[in-house]
Amino acid sequence: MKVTIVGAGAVGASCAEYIAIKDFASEVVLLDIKEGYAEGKAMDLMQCASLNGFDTKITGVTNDYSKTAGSDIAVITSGIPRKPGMTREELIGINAGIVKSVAESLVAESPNVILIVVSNPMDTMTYLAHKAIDLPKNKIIGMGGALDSARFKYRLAEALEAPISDVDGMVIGGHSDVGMVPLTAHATRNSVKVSEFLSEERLNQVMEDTKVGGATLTKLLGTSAWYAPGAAVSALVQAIACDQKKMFPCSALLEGEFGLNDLCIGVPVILGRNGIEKIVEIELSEAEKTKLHTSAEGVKKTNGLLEL
Ligand SMILES: NC(=O)c1ccc[n+]([C@@H]2O[C@H](COP(=O)([O-])OP(=O)(O)OC[C@H]3O[C@@H](n4cnc5c(N)ncnc54)[C@H](O)[C@@H]3O)[C@@H](O)[C@H]2O)c1
Ligand SMILES: O=C(O)C[C@H](O)C(=O)O
Repeated sequence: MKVTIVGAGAVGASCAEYIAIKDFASEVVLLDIKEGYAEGKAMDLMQCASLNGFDTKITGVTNDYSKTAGSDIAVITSGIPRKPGMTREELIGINAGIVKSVAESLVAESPNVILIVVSNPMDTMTYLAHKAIDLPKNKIIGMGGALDSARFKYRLAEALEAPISDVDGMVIGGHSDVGMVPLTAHATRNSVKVSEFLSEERLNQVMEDTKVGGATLTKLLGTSAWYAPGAAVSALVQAIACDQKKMFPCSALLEGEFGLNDLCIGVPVILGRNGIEKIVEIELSEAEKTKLHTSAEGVKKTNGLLEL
């Protein structure tokens, strides 16, 4: 199993580290445009191998796509992250050009690759990848909801004063400060609805804290987060590589599902060796449907800024 990660920055390197620690891939190639940077990150990570007990071979290359040839899965984390006070959507001007050229270069070397798009604004970058390259729709996946759901569970556990392993929940919708739809009515503690333990007011607070999860960290760190993003990407890569058939909210190209068309947005999907093996059309309340459709309008507005 060969995995390429383009962008050896904070998220790309974190993702490579988690993939290596889980030891399911034979090879991870890190590629960056900055001379020597991916080589340095790969060497540093390889020097963790004997300490952390993994055999995954990590190599780094400077912009040489021939070294990515035959990749089973490729992750795009290249592009700029936001600074405090910015929205993800403001990154489109620089990141669209980067994501398009990276996606084209990857597919030229690995025509059967499964692509995971991470660069922001992620839903729009995933849509751009669908437009720019000729891969079946199940093979282009945007990562956002897995991360947002992890943050949702963190906030739920905090409110419930419970261990995170007791908590389950999912965030669908666009990966943006306003567009996320945390499904509070579906969230549970050991299969009991969290609304049995938390007031509506507290649940609303959990929802709002979840939606600004990325912005909160960006303010604290001066740049956007990388540990949980890296862990979330590695979970998707593992689900595909190991054919786990796990359900995650991912940004998928919709063609009528949830009443939405011609955009990529976060919805529950089953991930396995073929990428998105199924879009799971869960039952949503009228209020949740309205939120999802409002979120979709926001994503479409950002998509409208693309030069397609
Ligand atoms: N979808 C999500 O949930 C999520 C989570 C975290 C970060 N992100 C996004 O991921 C992106 C990366 O974030 P980061 O913190 O790792 O940034 P970073 O600046 O640490 O790393 C980005 C790397 O991309 C490289 N790069 C730029 N142009 C390139 C090109 N054409 N080819 C190859 N490499 C190139 C840079 O040299 C840099 O090393 C940002 O757009 C950020 O907003 C998304
Ligand atoms: O917040 C960001 O800009 C990065 C990423 O999308 C995140 O949610 O951490």
